[in-house]
Amino acid sequence: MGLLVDGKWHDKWYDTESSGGRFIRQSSQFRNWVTPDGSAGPSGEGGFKAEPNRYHLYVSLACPWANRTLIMRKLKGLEEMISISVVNPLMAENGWTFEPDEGVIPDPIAQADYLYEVYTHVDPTYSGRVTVPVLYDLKQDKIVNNESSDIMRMLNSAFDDIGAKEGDYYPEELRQEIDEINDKVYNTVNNGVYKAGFATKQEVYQEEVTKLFETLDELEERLQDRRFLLGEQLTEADLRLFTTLIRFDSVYYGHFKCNIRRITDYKHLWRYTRELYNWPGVSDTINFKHIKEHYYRSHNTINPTGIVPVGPKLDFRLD
Ligand SMILES: N[C@@H](CCC(=O)N[C@@H](CS)C(=O)NCC(=O)O)C(=O)O
Repeated sequence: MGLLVDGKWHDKWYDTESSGGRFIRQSSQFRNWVTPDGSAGPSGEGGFKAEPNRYHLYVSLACPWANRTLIMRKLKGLEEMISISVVNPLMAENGWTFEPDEGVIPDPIAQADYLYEVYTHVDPTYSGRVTVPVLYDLKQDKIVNNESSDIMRMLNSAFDDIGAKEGDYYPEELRQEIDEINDKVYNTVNNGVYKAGFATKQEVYQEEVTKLFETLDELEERLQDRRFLLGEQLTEADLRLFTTLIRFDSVYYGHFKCNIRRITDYKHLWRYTRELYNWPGVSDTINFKHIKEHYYRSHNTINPTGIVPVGPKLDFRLD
């Protein structure tokens, strides 16, 4: 675990000392957009036209943020058009690596051993954390974007004229409601589990875990009479919530101490999780071995022995 400072790798755990025991996530730095005609998107610069075989996606199968982009790539049928690399689940002193192992797909660009080399390849003086997902432009040798919520949106629509599958997961008329849900789910659930899990002060942990379960209780109520968060239609808000829910009982409940209730204890949230897991293509993007190995083995301040628990046994079948 570490970060780049002026292009040099430093092995360093998150600093919670200076923030009163709180984990504060850094903002992503590459924020350009792939668009149908190469014009600039909502942020960053232009020059990234949607073309087949031009873009490459770096992911970890463990990571909930990367998982969102993989699901969108799958739902939009972009597997042939956008290639991927998969990092090793263990994130240790060199951060994410391409150390060969089951499910790892090496880096075709710089034949990198470490993901940070991909960052320094495009910016030799990069300073910041080296995160997945990363969307890479093979034509210009540039990182387009390393923010999962942006990448999801580009995959949702930028490739529509060149053969992406039908389906709009961020429809115009639902945007306001989707944005509101995303905001709450991001702060208290997606990032909430990390804020609870990485807290180094009791009161911070308690505060975060309380907020997390308040939102889960609200979502349970919301899903009482709705199939998905916005009703009958599957949207990006569901995909964003799902990648946290699917990891919850296996990792966040134990490893991050988010253990007031399990997802399986919630009637509607559990039905919803199973329904999304069984949505065509989604389960292909889920790898519990990578998920469990990553968290339990990489965070040695939380789990010093690195022992990976055997359970829980989950049954995702729909009744
Ligand atoms: N805001 C980013 C967050 C991505 C992120 O934090 N990914 C984690 C893996 S789950 C990572 O690569 N962490 C490495 C680090 O923080 O050094 C996004 O949504 O794309």
